[in-house]
Amino acid sequence: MKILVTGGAGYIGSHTVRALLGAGHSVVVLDNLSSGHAQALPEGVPLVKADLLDQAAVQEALSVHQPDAVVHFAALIEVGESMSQPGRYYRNNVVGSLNLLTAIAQTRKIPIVFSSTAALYGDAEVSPIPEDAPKQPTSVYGETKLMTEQMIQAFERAHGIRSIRLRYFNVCGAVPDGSIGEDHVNKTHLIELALLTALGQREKMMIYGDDYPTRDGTCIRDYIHVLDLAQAHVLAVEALAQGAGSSAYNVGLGHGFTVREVLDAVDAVIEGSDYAPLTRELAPRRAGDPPSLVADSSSIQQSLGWKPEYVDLQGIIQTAWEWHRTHPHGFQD
Ligand SMILES: NC(=O)c1ccc[n+]([C@@H]2O[C@H](COP(=O)([O-])OP(=O)(O)OC[C@H]3O[C@@H](n4cnc5c(N)ncnc54)[C@H](O)[C@@H]3O)[C@@H](O)[C@H]2O)c1
Ligand SMILES: O=c1ccn([C@@H]2O[C@H](COP(=O)(O)OP(=O)(O)O[C@H]3O[C@H](CO)[C@@H](O)[C@H](O)[C@H]3O)[C@@H](O)[C@H]2O)c(=O)[nH]1
Repeated sequence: MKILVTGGAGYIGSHTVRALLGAGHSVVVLDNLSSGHAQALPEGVPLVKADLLDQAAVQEALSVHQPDAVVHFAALIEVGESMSQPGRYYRNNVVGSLNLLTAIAQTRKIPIVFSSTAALYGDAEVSPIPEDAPKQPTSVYGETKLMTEQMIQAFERAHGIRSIRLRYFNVCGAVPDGSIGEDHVNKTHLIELALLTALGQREKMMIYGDDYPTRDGTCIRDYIHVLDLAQAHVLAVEALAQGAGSSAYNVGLGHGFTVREVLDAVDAVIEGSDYAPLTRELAPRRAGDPPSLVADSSSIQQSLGWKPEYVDLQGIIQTAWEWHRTHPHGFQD
């Protein structure tokens, strides 16, 4: 199959592009490079440098490349920033997705795999969280993803566009050979920041709040390796190609770690090297952060046969460390 990957030059997108190629598919990437890196793409993968807000450019990409399916990653992704810049988030994530859906509806009505998020669930009352838990996002970012899921379903009802919406929990890690990895323009993710702090690029790690109702007072998240997530996309695209109906699946490991436990795991990974343990400082809560997000992923395991290979947090962090240690300035190195 030929797959159009929006946001394919980004962190998860570039790992998924490799996984799709590895599964024998061909790929075209559409990305405005606002936070992605052309260097993250394997040689020979066509890159359409375009913005989803440019409806005509999106339509043209679909007409020229005639893909069989779309995997839609392109979005702004920061929970905290979405609270202070809501307009940017609604415009980029909701209007951008609307443009893509409109273009699909006007051309080939191909199926779509969408990057959704655990942030849909907000302050979840059950843990691990099943897909039918109430959707009550605590951030604008989460709202933009919920709105996009709703638009996708409306476009299915009106135009027959099938979808698999993958609700990722916290994505981390890198290909074990350290050749590509996480290099977000604004660094906000816990593990990326901790490893850059270990490399001496930041003085200390801030812990955003220790008064949450969790075992040590810091937020709990479910950390999933980017390669396991990439494999979920391959399975989803292939299922849709074989005629699968639309669904939404959580993608996570099913157990969560507190912020302090993650920082301990980072210290354990760097222990014995020339790098000092992390200096930690308590800071106020970050707006929009729910206390705990842990996935019930049994549905994707049963329906698509997905099975995560990276189940040990230190092992996952080790792969990210390999990338950051060998590329301390990301794709600039
Ligand atoms: N990283 C996580 O932990 C996580 C968790 C849940 C969901 N997600 C979702 O996964 C997707 C990918 O996240 P990521 O961590 O790889 O982020 P990323 O910033 O590395 O990738 C996003 C890509 O989309 C591109 N992009 C953004 N807006 C665009 C637009 N208007 N037009 C064209 N291209 C545009 C960027 O240049 C970038 O290459 C996002 O949709 C995000 O919401 C990420
Ligand atoms: O320097 C830091 C950075 C983060 N945190 C905390 O660590 C946890 C994880 O934060 P982060 O790595 O920024 O991820 P999330 O805010 O949980 O969001 C990620 O995970 C979501 C799914 O759960 C995705 O939807 C988002 O796109 C993605 O950014 C949160 O409790 C943060 O408050 C700190 O304490 N200090």
